[in-house]
Amino acid sequence: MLKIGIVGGTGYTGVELLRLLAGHPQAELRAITSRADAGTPVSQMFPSLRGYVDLKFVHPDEAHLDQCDVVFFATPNGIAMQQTRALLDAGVRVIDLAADFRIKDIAEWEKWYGMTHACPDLVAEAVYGLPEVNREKIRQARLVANPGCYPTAVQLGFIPLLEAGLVEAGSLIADAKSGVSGAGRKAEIPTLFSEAADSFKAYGVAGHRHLPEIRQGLANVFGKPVGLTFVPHLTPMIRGIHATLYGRVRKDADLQALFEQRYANETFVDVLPAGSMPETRSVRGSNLCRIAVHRPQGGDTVVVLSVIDNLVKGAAGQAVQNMNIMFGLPETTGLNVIPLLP
Ligand SMILES: NC(=O)C1=CN([C@@H]2O[C@H](COP(=O)(O)OP(=O)(O)OC[C@H]3O[C@@H](n4cnc5c(N)ncnc54)[C@H](OP(=O)(O)O)[C@@H]3O)[C@@H](O)[C@H]2O)C=CC1
Ligand SMILES: CC(=O)N[C@@H](CCC(=O)OP(=O)(O)O)C(=O)O
Repeated sequence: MLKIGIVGGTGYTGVELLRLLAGHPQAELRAITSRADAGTPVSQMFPSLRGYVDLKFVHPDEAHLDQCDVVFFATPNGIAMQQTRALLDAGVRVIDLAADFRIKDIAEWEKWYGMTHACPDLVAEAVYGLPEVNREKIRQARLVANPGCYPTAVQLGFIPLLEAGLVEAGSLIADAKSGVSGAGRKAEIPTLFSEAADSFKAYGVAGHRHLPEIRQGLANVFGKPVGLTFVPHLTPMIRGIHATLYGRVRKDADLQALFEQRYANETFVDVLPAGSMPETRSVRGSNLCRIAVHRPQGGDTVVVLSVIDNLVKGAAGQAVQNMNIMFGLPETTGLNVIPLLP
């Protein structure tokens, strides 16, 4: 059994980790932290976990995280980088759901995240945890940087086209929409029901912190820098990301076959039949990314539709997938969740 610690158990990604790990046959939850709610039973705060998680939240200082096999950080940006070195030194493997270890260029990270990085050497060591690209490196990793939610949906949609050199890499467009749980559980005016419901808006058009992360990932698979316009939107649903991706096709090819072949062995990427238009609810609660590829009117624009649950494949589910790979478990362990309907 893997002894597991979660730092930040009261946020949406933390409780989603709890939901998935409570049903994971090889996971033994040891410690779940919260500073504000230390001492509160998990099932009191999250009644859906009653009977599944028999723990109380503990303060991080009393969590004995160094006795775990793996610690997940489901904390705001800038927390994991302060604690990871001590855990690694104690032989604990770390999976960070925040962005502390995602961007290799430290100056770029500091510019977008507005803080000084505490451990650039560990950024160099960290493996970017997108299994569909980095599976072999993840197996050996002590430290995994779990990808962001938008970056997961966007990268999985563009990767086949870039790897095959079939799209003009200088003018990619990602038009992405997220549910409000993407903003976390903390109270903020833009995600109040009366602000977000029955409305729809773009944000971060001038620049969003996921832009450098997506560019870095796409450049790695393409072998050269890419040009990307990324526009996120807030949409009045709770879970889900829908990314509509556009590119200019460079040469004729069977794009449907390309996508089907690229993801043929990927359990968590489902390439839909030609003509499909995936809905976010078709992946709700599951670790799936469902993708459809279109070439409207046979023209030179390729349109890829990519949907994920931001809290699962976009966060906690992908983190559990990475844990399974790191510890040599079947990748689907604990993740065979059928999407919720309706
Ligand atoms: N929501 C989403 O869809 C996605 C989120 N992420 C990332 O995952 C991380 C967590 O997100 P989310 O669950 O939404 O966040 P929340 O803001 O909802 O939760 C944050 C959690 O971290 C704890 N925490 C806050 N500050 C500290 C600290 N200094 N030390 C220890 N614990 C702390 C909080 O508990 P307490 O203050 O009581 O200690 C709380 O449990 C973020 O970095 C986010 O960017 C990634 C992908 C998708
Ligand atoms: C709807 C919404 O606000 N989404 C968040 C992104 C999700 C997130 O938490 O960012 P990471 O994936 O980097 O952790 C935002 O745009 O800031």
